[in-house]
Amino acid sequence: MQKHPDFEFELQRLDYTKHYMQRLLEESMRDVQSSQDEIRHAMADLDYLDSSLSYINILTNTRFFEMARTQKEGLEAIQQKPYFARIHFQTEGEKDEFLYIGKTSVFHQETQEPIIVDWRSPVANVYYDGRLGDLTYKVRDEEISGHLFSKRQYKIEEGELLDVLDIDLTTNDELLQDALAGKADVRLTEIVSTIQAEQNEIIRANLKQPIIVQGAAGSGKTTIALHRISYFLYTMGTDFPSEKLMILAPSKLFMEYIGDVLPELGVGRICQTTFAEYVLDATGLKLKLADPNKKLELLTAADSVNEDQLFIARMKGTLRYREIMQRYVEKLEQETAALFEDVYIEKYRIMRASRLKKLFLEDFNYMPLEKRIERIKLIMQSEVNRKRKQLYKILSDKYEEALDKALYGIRDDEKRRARITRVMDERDERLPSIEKEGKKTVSSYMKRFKKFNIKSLYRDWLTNPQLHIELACHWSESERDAFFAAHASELWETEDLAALYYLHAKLKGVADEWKMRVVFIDEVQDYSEFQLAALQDGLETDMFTMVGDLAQGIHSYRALKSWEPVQEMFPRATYTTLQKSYRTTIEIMQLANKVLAQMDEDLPLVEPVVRHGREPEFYEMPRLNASDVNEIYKSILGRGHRSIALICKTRKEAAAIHKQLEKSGMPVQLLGENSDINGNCLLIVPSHLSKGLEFDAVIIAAFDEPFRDHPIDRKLLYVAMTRPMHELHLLSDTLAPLIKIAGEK
Ligand SMILES: Nc1ncnc2c1ncn2[C@@H]1O[C@H](COP(=O)(O)OP(=O)(O)OP(=O)(O)O)[C@@H](O)[C@H]1O
Repeated sequence: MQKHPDFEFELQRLDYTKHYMQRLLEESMRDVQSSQDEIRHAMADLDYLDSSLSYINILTNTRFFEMARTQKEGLEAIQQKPYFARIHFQTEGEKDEFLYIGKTSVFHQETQEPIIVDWRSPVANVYYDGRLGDLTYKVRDEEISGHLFSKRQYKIEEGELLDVLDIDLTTNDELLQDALAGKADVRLTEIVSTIQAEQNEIIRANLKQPIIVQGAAGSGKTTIALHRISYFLYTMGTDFPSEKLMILAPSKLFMEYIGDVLPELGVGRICQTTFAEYVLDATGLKLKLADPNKKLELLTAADSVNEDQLFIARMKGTLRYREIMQRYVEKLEQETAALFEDVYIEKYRIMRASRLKKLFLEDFNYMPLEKRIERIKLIMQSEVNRKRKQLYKILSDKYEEALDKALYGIRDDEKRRARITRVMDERDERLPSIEKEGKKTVSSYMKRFKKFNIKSLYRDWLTNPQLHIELACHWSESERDAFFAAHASELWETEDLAALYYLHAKLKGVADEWKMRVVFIDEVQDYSEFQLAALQDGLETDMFTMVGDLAQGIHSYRALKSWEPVQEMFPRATYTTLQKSYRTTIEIMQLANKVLAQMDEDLPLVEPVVRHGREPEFYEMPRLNASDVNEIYKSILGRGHRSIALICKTRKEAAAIHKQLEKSGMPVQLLGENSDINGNCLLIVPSHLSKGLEFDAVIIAAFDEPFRDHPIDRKLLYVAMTRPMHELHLLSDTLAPLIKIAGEK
């Protein structure tokens, strides 16, 4: 292979960079050491010296230590691959320069020249986005013009330069091809070196605005969401501390799967959770939730779907259900307002009920009900204090006057004494009692306002016919009957969480700790409208990045069917689509596209990035045969693949097959919601749990629980078929149903 003409030059440049980084690394190691020593000494001196000086010393050195450690870790992380690309760029009116782009920036200490430019910096946008020639990029709101002469990529492994590639419009992105041909390590990887222009646009889209992404399976939605978080913190980290960012993932398994990527991208403490876990944490409710996948399995297993169950599950996710909850809150608001009466100390009115009501219903109506009560309590407290003092003064003056009058106005000694004694007795009894009563006025007045019990309020709505008629008078008799029948016994389901969170937000308010300011949602197609609206209501922000794929909406019986309602809910949102799949080979995607074409959503077919592989293989067998599976598994391993999954439609079949294969001595692991993935065996995965995951090869097995010609089953099959990067094998007793929905010959 012929070397690039600049190879020697680039070799020297890499050498220079590595040496410089080594110098910085040694310096930061010395800094780490010296600050640690300083802290240790200051701690030892704490007893003898002026302690405040020692504390300052410790604080300064701790800060210094943190900085040195961050620098050291940053440098260590990029030692093996300091940069991956270079641009030759000239900013208008300035000298042209070569900028090397990597995962973090490194500057020359004396000259401040950039040795490596961070991929998230504004100028790096030119590499991802810019064609060659004249172009502009943005730094904050300012547009910078310039000229891009060339883009170059590097293959660097373990600190060694392997290849130099110039890219222009006609050449293929070789780094991308290399990256895609790689192995799925059952983990997502960072892709900073091969981010594509359409992905870059989403990563860098206006960070203060919501964005909705409809992206095909394997188009990089999850990857992009994670990179957008990294970009967000780099660009706006000072305004938005990472604790205020939240990523909502579809399952704990999935969180484990993305867990390694965020630290690699320099993202530290960010709240990673599922919607259910977030709601339970934020509301503090102790509920045992029914497994949502049970319902999915019920719906996919039964021949005829239970329409009542469907109606209820669907209804609970709609904005109409939110209206009902809103009416409920309004009713509670009115009931609370009716509790206000005039406030008295003794017979004196301190505050009028009408004023308190106005505060509650109008002035503070932007607040949750309990918060309004707290505010009113504060106002009442200061008003009562003020009026109590006034009253005390008026009454003491009155008694003084009465005493004066008695002293000087009554001639008769006997009468005068008697009068004075009476006035004094009355005064001595009344004034302290006013003090005493005044001090208790607020707390005893406030006793009428009880804290809301969200769980029992919601349970009341689920079971109380009177309340039901009041809040949802438009329901038909049969709908109402089905609703009560479904809630006869206490059962908490995922579908109830939006309502519970909404009630909590409106009645109690979301505590600061859980009031996230920026939200990233993966697999957003599985959210209902009410879930999104409730989050928006509770968090009082619309800074949401929402990525999903309607074709994978396996919960669409209760979740989104189109993006229009989300666009209406987030009017400031940008909507964008990703059609290219980076995961799957052309051969696999062509087959998956046939399933996609049969869906009701009318989604465009997915375009695989040009990468060929083996044709998907069909195997007909009367029942699952462990030795056949073993043979297929071994042949896949023989072709150099490591992460291999066997996907079944349901958990039940997955468990049965797992048992059978385990008995035959095969290395297998059954994946559950909370499993840690073991990369060294055949993973057995129910289709709904495979969503979002990726493997080198996938075997789909459908025996006892075949995929039916039904919208949910098509989606489950599509999800399973789009998990592999390289190979797909389909096993079934009669291939007819599989072939029918896969649209094969
Ligand atoms: N620009 C890119 N360069 C290299 N690899 C990429 C790029 N974009 C995506 N990929 C790879 O494609 C695969 C699919 O990405 P990802 O899982 O983020 O897609 P997704 O849209 O979330 O998929 P799904 O909807 O099927 O879960 C991953 O292996 C990812 O690393």
